[in-house]
Amino acid sequence: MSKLVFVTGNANKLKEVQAILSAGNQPVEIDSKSLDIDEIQGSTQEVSRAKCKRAAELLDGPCITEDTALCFEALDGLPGPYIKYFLEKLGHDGINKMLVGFESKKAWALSSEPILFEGRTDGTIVPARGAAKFGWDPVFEPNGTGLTYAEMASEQKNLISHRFKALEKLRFTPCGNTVAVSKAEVEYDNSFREGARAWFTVFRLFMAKVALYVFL
Ligand SMILES: O=c1[nH]c(=O)c2ncn([C@@H]3O[C@H](COP(=O)(O)OP(=O)(O)OP(=O)(O)O)[C@@H](O)[C@H]3O)c2[nH]1
Ligand SMILES: [Mg+2]
Repeated sequence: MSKLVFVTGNANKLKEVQAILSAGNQPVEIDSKSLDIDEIQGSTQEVSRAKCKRAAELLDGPCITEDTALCFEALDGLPGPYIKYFLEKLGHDGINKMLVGFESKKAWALSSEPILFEGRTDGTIVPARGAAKFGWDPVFEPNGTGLTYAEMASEQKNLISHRFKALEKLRFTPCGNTVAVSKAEVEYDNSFREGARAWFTVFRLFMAKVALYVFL
């Protein structure tokens, strides 16, 4: 059976996805492919779907991609999928400064992959703590942990992270060429303001190169 191909240019993501999927009762093996894919402007879901579709076209086969958003409650969900560029320009301190003057520092990290699997972890934006090895890990403190992602051992982060939650859904999803539309998106819309979140969208190309989005 062929392995699932995960397309990403981000070594940290790849490491976490491999660690999460290779663990547990039903390990999933993945191959990785680093491709430079232009990301469109749009909502996290739109960015994620377009990224996966493009990756599948470039590979000429099935693959998964992930798009991550870090959303601030005070900014009505922004920066969302644009967090990468905010982080590059502003750094951790700048991200904290963006929320000066706002009462709410709440945020959610959201990860999307085509099939769309969503994992959400709520937390708070805090001054940076922990090693600055991966993006905004030092400024995101998941609720109830007292630690930022960056202060956690990778095993701890990988048990509570937005990415873990989305990949757990992927792990237990049977592959098949059926399109299922479920209430996941509705739940997402309804809960959009509640916290930080990450989506994974997994895009699969099925028989006859027909591209199907499967929302689970
Ligand atoms: O501290 C972090 N903890 C995480 O758990 C995490 N997951 C993603 N990110 C960062 O958020 C932006 C999303 O951009 P993104 O989803 O387009 O990723 P990317 O462009 O780096 O890779 P890819 O698109 O090739 O997969 C990028 O700056 C990523 O580095 C994280 N930062
Ligand atoms: Mg990207």
